[in-house]
Amino acid sequence: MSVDAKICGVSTPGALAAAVSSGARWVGLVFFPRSPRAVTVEQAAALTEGLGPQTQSVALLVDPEDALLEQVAERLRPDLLQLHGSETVKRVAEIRGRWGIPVMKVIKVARAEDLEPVAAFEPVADRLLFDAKPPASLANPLPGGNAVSFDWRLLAGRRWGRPWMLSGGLTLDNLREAVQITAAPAVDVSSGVEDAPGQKSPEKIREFLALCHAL
Ligand SMILES: O=C(O)c1ccccc1NCC(=O)[C@H](O)[C@H](O)COP(=O)(O)O
Repeated sequence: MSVDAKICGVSTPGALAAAVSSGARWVGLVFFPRSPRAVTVEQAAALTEGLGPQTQSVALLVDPEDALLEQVAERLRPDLLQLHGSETVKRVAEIRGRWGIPVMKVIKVARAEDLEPVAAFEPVADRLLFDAKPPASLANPLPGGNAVSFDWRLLAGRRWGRPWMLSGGLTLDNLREAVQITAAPAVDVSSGVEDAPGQKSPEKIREFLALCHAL
């Protein structure tokens, strides 16, 4: 078995090259100014210019306003929009309909109840991403990319009506267990392939992707 992987928070040509050459299915560009991984639309467009068909670009947005969506859609034209905020079902449907770009809605999980909204999002989202809910214990946490995992047993044996991926604190050391428990067909990683917040390690990216393909 092998799992598809998304390397999120790519902001340098070196990290992008490592992800692409090692078989990442997706690379994520973070459009959230407070993030140490943030890029501008222009930077993202330059970075992903030569991306071939094997690796798709994902624009990560948090409760985006129309003006930003317009810029991202026109200048970057990503393969997927990752909605990582508190977007409602109505807003997800609106974004998908207006910009005609597939949408991946993030479901932030800490407890079983956090999975209840999935049924409402399934009809309007093309994909789901299950990520850890930012812990209240962290001072000023980001909406994602906090290197925190959730209890993977909450997903064990569950089936979803849309393609999906798992994220939240995944590393080379816990990836196998996370996939065994959840049967995730795809995974998403950011902090786990960094040397420090925002500093992607090409070596860690290569190792992580090699394990994804060897599972
Ligand atoms: O990475 C960020 O800085 C970020 C900022 C705002 C919203 C989401 C963000 N990241 C999300 C991700 O990178 C991934 O989708 C996922 O949460 C995995 O993160 P990590 O736990 O760091 O592997």
